[in-house]
Amino acid sequence: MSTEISGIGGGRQRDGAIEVKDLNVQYRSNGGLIKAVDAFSLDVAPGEFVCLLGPSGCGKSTILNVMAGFIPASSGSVRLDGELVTEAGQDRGVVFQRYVLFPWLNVLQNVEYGLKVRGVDKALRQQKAREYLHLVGLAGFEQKYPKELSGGMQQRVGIARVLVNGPKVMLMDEPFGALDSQTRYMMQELTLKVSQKDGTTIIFVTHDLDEALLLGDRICVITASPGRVKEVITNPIPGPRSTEIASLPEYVETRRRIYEMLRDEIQRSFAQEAEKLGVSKVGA
Ligand SMILES: Nc1ncnc2c1ncn2[C@@H]1O[C@H](COP(=O)(O)OP(=O)(O)OP(=O)(O)O)[C@@H](O)[C@H]1O
Repeated sequence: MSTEISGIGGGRQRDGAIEVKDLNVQYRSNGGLIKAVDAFSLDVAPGEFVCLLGPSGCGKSTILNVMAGFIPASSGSVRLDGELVTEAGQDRGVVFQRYVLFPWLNVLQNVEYGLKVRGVDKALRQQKAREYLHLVGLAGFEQKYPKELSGGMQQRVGIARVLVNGPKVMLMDEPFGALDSQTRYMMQELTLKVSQKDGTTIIFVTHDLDEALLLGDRICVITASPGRVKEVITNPIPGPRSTEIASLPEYVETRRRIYEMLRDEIQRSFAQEAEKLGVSKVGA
């Protein structure tokens, strides 16, 4: 008899197609409306790894939050496997820059928590939790408490905790932004491993051009606020990738192209900030 249950890591159906169509998001602020996302459209295939790259404040987190079902679209739509996303669901796992673990639960209990809530048998949920802790390099840490772990380790527990639920899609919002560069590199490798292992669709928000080129099958460059698609670039280097790709000529050329796009948008974003502050010229 199979021990796999649909919706538990490794036991889910392989899909996870995302269709974002004409997405507009406005926030209400100080009695006015802020347009954060403007007619944003993007199709992501099951198992694809797509990075969202753009200047600060361009709407990356907003787009991710609509995909997660945390905030509503003002107009337009996000669909997951054809179903309109209107609320958060088990089919999507979200990882933020700082993952908040339950401090009163040990590592194993933190990871198995979601399965426990869903009524999964103790032996199976612990087996799955151990499997994912092993995947993120934390076998042997099951009985430790979050406060005993470094930031990078806590983030790995957070990722295991999301993965064990077998989401079709992982939504990652600058998940390694707070980590030192070595831990960050390990986490990037781990993320690639995860996406390959389960064929999970990953949407990954980053500021970092090299991170985007290492991880993304495609890179969606977003304009300065309000966020629109500037260009979607297919990574010229097929996976599996490692940091060694940085010396390849096609990497250098694509990096240069994206950098130029990004620089224009960052300059626009600086100009917008200056205008908001009533400064006539950036640097004046
Ligand atoms: N809850 C909110 N209420 C009002 N305005 C908001 C809210 N959340 C975001 N915004 C505004 O919406 C715009 C997009 O913000 P968002 O956080 O999505 O951008 P981002 O690209 O993820 O930024 P960063 O890279 O700095 O994290 C910004 O102008 C931001 O100030």
